[in-house]
Amino acid sequence: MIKPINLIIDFDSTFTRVEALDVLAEIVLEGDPRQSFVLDKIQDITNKGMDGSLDFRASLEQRLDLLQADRRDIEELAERLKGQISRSFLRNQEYFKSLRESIFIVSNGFTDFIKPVVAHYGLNPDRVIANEFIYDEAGRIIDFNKDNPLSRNGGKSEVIKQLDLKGDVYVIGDGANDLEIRKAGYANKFYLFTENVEREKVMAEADHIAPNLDEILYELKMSRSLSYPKNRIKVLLLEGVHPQAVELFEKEGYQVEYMTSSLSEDELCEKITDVNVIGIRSKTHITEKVIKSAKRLINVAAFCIGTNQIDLDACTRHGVAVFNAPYSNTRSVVELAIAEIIMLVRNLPDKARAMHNGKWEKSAAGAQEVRSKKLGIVGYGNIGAQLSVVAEAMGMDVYYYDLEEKLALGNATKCDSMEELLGLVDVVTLHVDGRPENNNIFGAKQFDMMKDGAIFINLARGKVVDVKALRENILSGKLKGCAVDVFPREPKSNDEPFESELMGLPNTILTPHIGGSTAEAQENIGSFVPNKVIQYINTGSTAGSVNFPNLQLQPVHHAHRLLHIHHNVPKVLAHIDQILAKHNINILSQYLKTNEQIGYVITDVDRAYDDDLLEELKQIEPTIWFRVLY
Ligand SMILES: NC(=O)C1=CN([C@@H]2O[C@H](COP(=O)(O)OP(=O)(O)OC[C@H]3O[C@@H](n4cnc5c(N)ncnc54)[C@H](O)[C@@H]3O)[C@@H](O)[C@H]2O)C=CC1
Ligand SMILES: O=C(O)CCC(=O)C(=O)O
Repeated sequence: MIKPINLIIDFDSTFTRVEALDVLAEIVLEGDPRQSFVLDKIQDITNKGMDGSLDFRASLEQRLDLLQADRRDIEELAERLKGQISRSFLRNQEYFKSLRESIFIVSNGFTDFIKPVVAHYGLNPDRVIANEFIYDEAGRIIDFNKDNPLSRNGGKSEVIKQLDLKGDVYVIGDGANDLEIRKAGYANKFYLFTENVEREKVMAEADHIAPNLDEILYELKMSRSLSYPKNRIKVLLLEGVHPQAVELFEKEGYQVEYMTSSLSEDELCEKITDVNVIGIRSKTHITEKVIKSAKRLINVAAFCIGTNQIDLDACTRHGVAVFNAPYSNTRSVVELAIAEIIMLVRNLPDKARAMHNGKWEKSAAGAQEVRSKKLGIVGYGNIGAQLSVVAEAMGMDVYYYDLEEKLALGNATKCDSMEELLGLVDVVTLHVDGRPENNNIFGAKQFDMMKDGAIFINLARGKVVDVKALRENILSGKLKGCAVDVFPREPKSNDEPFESELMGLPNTILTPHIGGSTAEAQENIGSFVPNKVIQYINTGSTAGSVNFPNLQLQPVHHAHRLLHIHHNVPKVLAHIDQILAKHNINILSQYLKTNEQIGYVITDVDRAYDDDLLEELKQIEPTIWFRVLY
């Protein structure tokens, strides 16, 4: 036989977000010049009463003396408290109504305002146990019932003892008076509820610290509005992503660990085992081994454009959705490219170095304008195309080559091959992506094809270029200069030394992969990527994912959303629907989208599901991952 469960729930700062007597003070003292002084005093007395450092009855007497309230104030208080019910209680309201006969609200507050609030929420007001005010004929509060055990210290345990409850008893509250029930031996567990306040003194002795009600229901294996409490979602952010990301994830209630460097594959395998979301930039490699070590991973968040550092195929096969920030640093890379073109055409790196060495080299030799020079862009994607427009505005003559058919912007000229472009232009700049096929696409042969005295820029990926060949072409004077921002081997953090064959070469600008490192770009990325991840976790929406079929969805209310990710084979949708029909579950809406590897089905259903249904859905043969949102 299943044992009955009794939930004993505190009212102030647990069921509601606030302390009722603080709100009463605001009502009574509205417009009174002493308001803030009296409010501070009341809050101080409340806290002392709650953490156990002041006798409870004394704290009650002192507060009521200060307040001088009447019956109308109490009615107004109840109205205001109806709008102050704790968020996670509101989220779980429907389920809690079904538990009404298992719940007692036990409070050192007053039935006069607690009962209307509890009834408004849908619980049974007869199961409220609390203090009672005594009024005079004019309706003024003159005292409280001193015979009520809840008006003194230890009152809550006395009340629970008298109830003589059958089955398990769980206490949910924020103060020492709730803990006392457990200490007196009348409860199986005390859950310290910290959604509204955190009382340090009580923390050490609580059985479980619960930042919200979902956490408690999850722990008790009871039904809840969120299949997985948000406070259990672990986010690991590497490579010093913008602090905005930490703020956004923490605001959602996730646990965030922040690191400024990247991690090696082995370090990451160890660290990632229980992580749900990993945030990286370009240096951290998410390999299949890493994905396999990550038992709970749902998202890779790339705080950058390039995703070549991520094994997208492995992520897809393991049901991990990857999001990046496709446009957020485009402009920054374009501006760096423009700056470098001008600097190199004017031979500025050498001129500046000479000045630092005390040499005054005033001469026009080797210095030119960029106006009317020919710029060759390899890779006419977001960056390449934007660079084309800005360079043309400076009077450059733009040529481009892309693997794919790309329409020319402005007066740019399309080339049919990279070779054709190389022989035509004065400046070659690479903006291809980092797919493996692009490794070493630029080497001795391609440098040979360039015009003598041309300039070379790589802001794309280090492995695209044969660095040794670049060095030889600079030293031989075939190239006038170069700018390189990306390297085949880059330090993991700013504490590691940098080494490259390009160091010390003439008219050579070396930068530490900072093409996208501007305040504007990082701030954009810092909010764009977390918002994508949060949207996916909250609604299942995959809009903008680089490896999942893209589905844009709104949250649903009064329904349950089931997410099913499976290998893309026929008949999975039919199988899902058969199982739902067998369990008499009505489908409110359903979406399916596939790509070559996977299918993604989102089903909104109108009825509470049970564990058997979930198990059957998980057992569908090609299932990669099954998740219930709410
Ligand atoms: N240095 C830095 O800090 C940054 C570097 N990047 C790099 O720049 C790359 C490009 O960025 P977006 O323009 O936003 O990407 P994108 O995907 O919009 O454009 C890449 C273009 O290159 C073309 N392409 C690929 N391989 C090619 C080849 N072998 N020959 C000719 N065309 C080829 C593609 O068809 C595509 O049009 C990123 O993938 C990333 O690796 C991006 C941002 C910052
Ligand atoms: O800023 C970064 O760490 C990486 C920039 C980059 O290469 C990209 O966005 O692809």
